[in-house]
This record gives sequence, C-alpha cells and structure tokens, in this order.
Amino acid sequence: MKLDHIVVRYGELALKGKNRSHFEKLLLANIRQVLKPFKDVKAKRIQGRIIIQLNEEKYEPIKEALTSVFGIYSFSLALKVENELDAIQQGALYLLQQQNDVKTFKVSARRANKTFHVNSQELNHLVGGFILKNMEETLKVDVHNPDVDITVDVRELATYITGGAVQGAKGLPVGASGRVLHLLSGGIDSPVAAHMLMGRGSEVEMLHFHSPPYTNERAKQKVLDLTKQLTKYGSTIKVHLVPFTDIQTHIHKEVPSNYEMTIMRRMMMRIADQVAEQRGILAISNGESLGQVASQTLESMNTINEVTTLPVLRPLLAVDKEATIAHAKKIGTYSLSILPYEDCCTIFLPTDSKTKPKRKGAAKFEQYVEVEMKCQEAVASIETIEITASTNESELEMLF
Ligand SMILES: Nc1ncnc2c1ncn2[C@@H]1O[C@H](COP(=O)(O)OP(=O)(O)OP(=O)(O)O)[C@@H](O)[C@H]1O
Repeated sequence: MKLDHIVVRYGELALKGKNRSHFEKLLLANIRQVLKPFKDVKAKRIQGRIIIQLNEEKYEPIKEALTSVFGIYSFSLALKVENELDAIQQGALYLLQQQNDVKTFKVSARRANKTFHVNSQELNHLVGGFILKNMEETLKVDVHNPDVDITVDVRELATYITGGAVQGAKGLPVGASGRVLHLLSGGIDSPVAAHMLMGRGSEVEMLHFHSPPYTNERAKQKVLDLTKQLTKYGSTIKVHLVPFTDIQTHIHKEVPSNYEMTIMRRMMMRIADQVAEQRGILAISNGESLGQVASQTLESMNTINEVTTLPVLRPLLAVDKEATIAHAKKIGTYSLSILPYEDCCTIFLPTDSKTKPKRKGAAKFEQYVEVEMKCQEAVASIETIEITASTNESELEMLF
C-alpha cells in the first residue's frame, strides 16, 4: 500500500452554481501550472474533487506548492483503494498505523457513489470496528476531538482514505473574476495588492514604468523577480514594461515642480487606460493606501483618476502599513521589495509636491505637455514578458 495520491477540496467554488464547472477547470489548470516542475505527477477532476497522482514524486515539495494556490480549501495525502469493504478496512488500518502517538481516532465516511452497498453510517462502524479489533487495546474512538480523523471518501471508481487535512489558500481560483491591469512598482505595497486581487480570482497583468538610464536593469529585474514570486499563487503573469524616461524628462522640463508628481501619475494612468483598452481589461489596480504619501490623498486620487473612466481598484486603501508588511513577509515578496532600487517615481522627485492637487490645476499645466503623442509613443514601445511558475533564474536573466 502506498500513500501516493492527494485529494484536493474546494470551498467557495461549491457555492457558485452554474459557474462551478468553469471554476473547477480553472482551478485544475492553475494546479497543473504550479505542478509543472514536478514531471511525474498527474492531476485530474473527479466528481467535485481534484485528485493528484504523485507516482514517484515526493509529497513535501508538492504540499508546499499547493498551499499557495487560490481556490483550494484543503487537501490531504491519500491512499487509493478499490471500492470494496475489505480493501477500505485494510487501507484505513494501514493509514492509522503510519501515524505516531495516536490515542484516539474517528472515521468519517462519505459515499459520493450511492451504488456502493454500505451507507456512510454503517461504513463508519465497520471501518472503526475493524481498526479497534486490529490495533492495541488502548486506542479509543473519540468523535468530538480525535487525534486522527480518518476520512473514507467512496467515489465512483475508487475510494480515497485520508488521515488529516492541510488548509489551502482558500479564495477563488485566479482567472475566475476576469483580468485586472495592475501597476507594479518594486515597493512593498503593490505586490501585496496584486496578491489580494489574485485571491479574489483576478488574473493580474503587470504594468511597470521604468526610466533608463535613471533606473537600472536591477530595478527591472526586481519587478520580474516579484512577479515570479507571485506566480506561485496559481497563474502565469504577463509583465508590460513601459519606457517612461522621455515622458518624465518632458514633464520635468515643462511643469512646475509642485505639479510634477500629479501629472506624472496622470500620464501613468492614461497609459494604463490605453493598455487596458487594447487588451480588453476592465479595471486598473494599484498599491495605494489612503493618506500614506503625498500622492495618496483623496484630492490626489480624485485628480489622478480623472483621466480614466475605468474603475481603479485599491485593495490596500484601508490597510495599515504594518499589516501590509506582515502580508508581504507571508507571501515571500518582502525580502525582494526591500532590496535597494530606484523607482522611476523617485527620480527628479520634487520636495514640494502638492498634497491637494486640483483637477483644474493639472489640466492647466498639461497644456505644456504633449499628452496624446507621448502616451501613444510609450504604449507603442511596451515590451511584454510572460512569466510562469517554472520560469527559472537563468531564463529570467536571459529575458534581457
Ligand atoms: N514605476 C512604477 N510602475 C508601475 N506602478 C507604479 C510605479 N511606481 C508606483 N506605482 C504604483 O503607484 C502606487 C503608489 O506608488 P508610491 O510610490 O506612491 O507608493 P509606495 O508606498 O512606494 O508603493 P509601493 O510600495 O507599492 O511601491 C504603487 O503601489 C504602484 O501601484
């Protein structure tokens, strides 16, 4: 006997009625994506579960990969046996024998296959009784708080027996809620905001503005490394790199310093709007949090938002910095984000940025900026890179 299967359960998905099959397919595709580095595994859908066959692959690294995938409620290492009472009893006994220090247990049987001749209640008794007969006398049944809960899941073609579940990332599978164009900098906040959107089923495409030679290759590399880290959560991610030097130098020359930041952000937002339109994306997102810096006041958001009619999603709007940092540490982006780098927003950074810029003021100073032409040029020069969970270090470096 061999514990060489994983049973994956999904929670919220089950609530989604007619969309269920679509979501299941997405989840399966996302699971397959993160399992790509493991050559020997196979994942398939069966009656409300996803079953992963490990073959010769080890469980631990696969467990690690699965805990990140949004849409998984929980999963368990499982023993697959024939739909026969004897095989189920032997399997459950074997599974319990693999565990250390077990004083109490219970059996939770579920019969998705109603043609199986024993119902769930009877199965609990028959399997529990068999275990008690064949284990030491000190072992007891505890239905409320057992050391081990043996689940027996009788499916159409086979029965899966498990002895405990690992919590999944929950949420919705990436892609279930459409696509969002996310403004990704190399800072702490925007990767966290992207991760939160992914958790609600959004597929994110990244838009990053860089200004060589003021920002260097390492800054670009950092954004790709952050994106690569985010692919762990269940999808491939496209990164659109926008050359921004020309626009920034132009603004720096033509606009009074206290409106430079606002006009620069409006240009970013216009470019995002155009890219979203081209790609059929319905919303833009960023890592802004209310009141954090000059550009993140309500007045500033109001003035910057004016240039797009698309919804601008701000998952971190009401989140404290401390909580954002804790989140970044949890998802593995923090150590990358704190590496020193030059963001394009910090070059030529004026010290007198208006914290309460007005729409009228912005429109007035934009008269001196070739808004349309500069945005079009920038959009035409975008470089797009697709990153997957299996893109390795050397491939990331070769992208340049
Ligand atoms: N170079 C950039 N490319 C794309 N988006 C950017 C860039 N710089 C900033 N942004 C977007 O604007 C938001 C606000 O940026 P800002 O520099 O004001 O704040 P921040 O606290 O440094 O944010 P972060 O930690 O996400 O960099 C970022 O969260 C990000 O969504």
